Amino acid sequence: MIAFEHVGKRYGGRFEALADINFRIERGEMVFLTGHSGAGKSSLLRLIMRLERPSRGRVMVAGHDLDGLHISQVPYYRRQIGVVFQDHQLLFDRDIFANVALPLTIQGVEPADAARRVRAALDKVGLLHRERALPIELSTGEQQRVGIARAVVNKPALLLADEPTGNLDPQLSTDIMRLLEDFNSIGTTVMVASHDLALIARLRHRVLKLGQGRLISDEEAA
Ligand SMILES: Nc1ncnc2c1ncn2[C@@H]1O[C@H](COP(=O)(O)OP(=O)(O)OP(=O)(O)O)[C@@H](O)[C@H]1O
Repeated sequence: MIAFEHVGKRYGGRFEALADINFRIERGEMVFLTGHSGAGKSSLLRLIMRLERPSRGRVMVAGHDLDGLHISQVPYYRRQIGVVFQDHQLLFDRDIFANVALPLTIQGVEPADAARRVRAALDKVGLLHRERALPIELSTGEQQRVGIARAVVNKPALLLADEPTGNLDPQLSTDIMRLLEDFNSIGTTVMVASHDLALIARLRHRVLKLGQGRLISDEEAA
């Protein structure tokens, strides 16, 4: 599903955020990406999303060599990827339904079809009964679940999460990770960047660890 071959990323032609990164993630895997602050986790996820391009090496995702992807193909490529952010990036002037519908609205999905898919996504994260609420009316954990519903509404083959539990207490963090595991169990490939080592240890998935921009370990689940 994902292959990095000798990938390096320099910013501003000088600073090396990632160096000689090599790994493969198979379809259907769930993998944690960890490492200290500034180790390069977000940079690696941005390469997969094709928000950045590597300075060296090759990034392959779902059969695409991202370097060969024409700019006009990038939006179609990104539809295969759902992204969950730490601060969830919800639109606070729109209700939960409209927030989750956003990717479908942008793609011009027919409203009745979109509504069915939004409700299915909200149901999966346990928030169907809150579809008319505004984000401000929800707790932080619920807001993050809306972020996850929005990320999966397109049924992406790949789900990326960048510190999805950064602002949550341990119980809510576990709940969010379990939800990501649920999507993994139905076949979605999941990659989660997190520095919550205690949580990562409890959940037993493969762990890629970055240090100073290098892949310093790649350990299968215990
Ligand atoms: N657009 C950019 N321009 C210049 N330097 C950048 C840019 N993005 C990231 N960096 C630098 O690259 C390094 C890796 O950053 P990155 O955000 O990938 O790390 P991270 O592991 O996600 O860190 P954190 O856990 O703090 O988010 C850092 O030193 C950062 O300052």
